[in-house]
Amino acid sequence: MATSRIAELADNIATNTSKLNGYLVANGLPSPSFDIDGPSDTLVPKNELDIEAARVAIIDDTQELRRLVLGPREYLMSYTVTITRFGLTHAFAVGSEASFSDIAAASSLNETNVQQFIRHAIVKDIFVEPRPGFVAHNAVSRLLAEDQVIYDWVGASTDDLWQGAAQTCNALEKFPGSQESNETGFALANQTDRNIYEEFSQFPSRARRFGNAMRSFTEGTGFELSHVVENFSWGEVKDGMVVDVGGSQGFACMAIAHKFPSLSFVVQDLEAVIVGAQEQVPPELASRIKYMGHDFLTEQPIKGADVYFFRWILHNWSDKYCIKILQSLIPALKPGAKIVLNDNVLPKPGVLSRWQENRLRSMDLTMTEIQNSHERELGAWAKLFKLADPRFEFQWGRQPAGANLWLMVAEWKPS
Ligand SMILES: C[S@@+](CC[C@H](N)C(=O)[O-])C[C@H]1O[C@@H](n2cnc3c(N)ncnc32)[C@H](O)[C@@H]1O
Repeated sequence: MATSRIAELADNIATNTSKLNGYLVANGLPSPSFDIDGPSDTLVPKNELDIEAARVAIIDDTQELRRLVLGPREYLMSYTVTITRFGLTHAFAVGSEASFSDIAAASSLNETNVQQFIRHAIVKDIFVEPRPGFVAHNAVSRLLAEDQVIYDWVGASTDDLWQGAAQTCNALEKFPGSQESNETGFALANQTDRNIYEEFSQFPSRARRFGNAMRSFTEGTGFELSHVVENFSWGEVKDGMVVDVGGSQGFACMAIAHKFPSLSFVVQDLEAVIVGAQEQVPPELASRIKYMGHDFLTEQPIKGADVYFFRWILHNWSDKYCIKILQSLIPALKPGAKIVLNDNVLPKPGVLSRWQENRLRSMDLTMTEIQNSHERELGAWAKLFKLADPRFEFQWGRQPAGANLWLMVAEWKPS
């Protein structure tokens, strides 16, 4: 007996699958399969209305079950609709109802476009239409209306990343084999010869939105900073210095600093990214976390630190530039200095669930779209260090239980 919507959906899916399967077996038709010789289309004849209805219900119910099990936040991060550009989620209050014309009056779209966008969103479980012509928030649209970070994720995905994705095949034709971060789909979409970070530095509001989109990862399941805090021996660094290279607003350092009160930190990023960051540091950490504008493609100015930490940096860069970034550290490195990476590691095909692998394979393509980079398997990470300089000793890489990102450690061993 179903006790909740997800149990009800599971029952419906089982019942309808059994109905569909029974029909196929009774009529000597093959079972759906993606094997090489499997049927290329559904085998249910169009006049079998009852069986066709069962098939359609399976499609609907499996989609709804997937969304419910993901929950509003992960759902929005797994699949987005163009819902943020015109502020539709902010056009009326949570808990109220609004007509399409009310929403049009509060946005720059006309009523027809509002209705198109919103009814399309409703079939994706964003908003509801409790009575004909009137719209209300559901949990998904409410999250967009109330959570600026997830709103910025959807905005950056659709207005920045999707635009780049659409131009990526054109970029690959125009710049075959390029490792340059400014010869990408993103660069073509923006008609610029700057890379994504240089481009955003010209547009503070886009930079802020992209920064927030990155934060939505930090706040998502599997990206908790506790994995970084708990899975490297920060305590052994004692009262040493950690440089967070490309550390954005310094969220990772703040998490580490809370647990390890003897460590001090320098967070480096592009000037535009760290504006105002020092003021955001909680007062109890402010004396130990400092910010510095620095381009990591140039020589590292902080000499003799114990750890140079790169969280989600090198996956943004092609091998040519990763090597350059690592080599830029060398003049600053003391013997025994650790290079700690917290980044994606590609699995071998088929090891993870399809859902998990799909996220990584999608990220892999996104890296190409925006920076001509790509994700790497563990061996490729180790090789990068070797190519940068044989005095880097790649020591280990592991994925903490429940974490999406791996920790990888190399040590500078000049002799
Ligand atoms: C994917 S974000 C990761 C941020 C942060 N480490 C984290 O884990 O949230 C990449 C960061 O690299 C910074 N960045 C890009 N190009 C840079 C450069 N040439 N020098 C320094 N920082 C750079 C960006 O501003 C951004 O903050």
